Amino acid sequence: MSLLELDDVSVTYRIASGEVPAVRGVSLSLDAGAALGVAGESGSGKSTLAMALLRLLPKEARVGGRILLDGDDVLTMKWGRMRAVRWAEASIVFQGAQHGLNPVRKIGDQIAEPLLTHNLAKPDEARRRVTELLEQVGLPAWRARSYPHELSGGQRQRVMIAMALACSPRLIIADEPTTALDVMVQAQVLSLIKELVAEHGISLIMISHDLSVLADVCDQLAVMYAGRLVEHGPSREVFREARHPYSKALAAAFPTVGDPGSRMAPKGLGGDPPDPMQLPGGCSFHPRCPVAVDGCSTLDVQLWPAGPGRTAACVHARAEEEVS
Ligand SMILES: Nc1ncnc2c1ncn2[C@@H]1O[C@H](COP(=O)(O)OP(=O)(O)OP(=O)(O)O)[C@@H](O)[C@H]1O
Repeated sequence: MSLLELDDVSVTYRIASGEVPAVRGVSLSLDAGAALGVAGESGSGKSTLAMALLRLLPKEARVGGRILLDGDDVLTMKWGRMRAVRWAEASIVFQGAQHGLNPVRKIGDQIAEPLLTHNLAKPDEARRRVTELLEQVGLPAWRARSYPHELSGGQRQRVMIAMALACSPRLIIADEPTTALDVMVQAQVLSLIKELVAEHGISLIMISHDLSVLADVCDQLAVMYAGRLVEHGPSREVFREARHPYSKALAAAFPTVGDPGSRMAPKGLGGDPPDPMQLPGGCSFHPRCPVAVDGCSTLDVQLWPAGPGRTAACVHARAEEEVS
């Protein structure tokens, strides 16, 4: 059985001027020990989806569908159980999260906190575990006595990763974990995440707009556009030979795997993502699509098979698949 299964998940924010459909009918699954990358431009719904997984969305958000973690639906879980799931079974590392560390508390106390809060360790054991966790993320044990301002941005992000690992979760959700860091430090933190996931058999969902980073770290890639999944499949294949024109443009924007410094303008992709409150008819990507045909503005696009273990929501991908 999959560790995580998303079945037709939708998230709508209710705001004064109407409803914002941020995530629309996403279905995905993640096996234990596997790593899934979720890519897409700003506003495509990646963070909303990540927050929905642990019910961390603000109250104006309405979530539909099913999110099964080990067979248990997160969306209908009692709050007590939900609190235990957070940290202990699944934890999240946010974008720029290192800025969220408490400036007046020592690093070690902050790493120990989830262990103590969830009664997973006595104070002595928690101290030992902090030392172990600091070592795992490449920081010396004495750093437990430091305050956040004494660490660099990359070191603080390592602390956040140690916190996420503290309760030995089975799933880590990393939302743009390296965005706020400079290029060299990004590469170090990414290889740390890769190593930890492989060593401890933890499942990973990593979110980024950079397809090359995701292709390097993850086995599977899911590409989102305007709240929908538009392509899904083995990451290297999606990166090297995307079947959806939007994924192709994203891959062209970040052409080199493992080199977050190599950034180019998206090829053949002008304009901006649509306003979610005024989505175009048919395929939401058609106004920007370099290969759109007449039917794209009216057709009900779905994720169609696009090669072994692959799906893409594009008429061209479907046509190619039918020919082959
Ligand atoms: N609290 C909120 N109220 C209303 N709309 C929201 C709220 N949070 C997010 N949105 C909208 O939902 C859509 C998806 O946003 P989300 O932050 O999930 O995208 P994203 O792909 O993670 O973007 P980024 O990479 O910039 O974080 C956007 O149109 C955004 O404006």
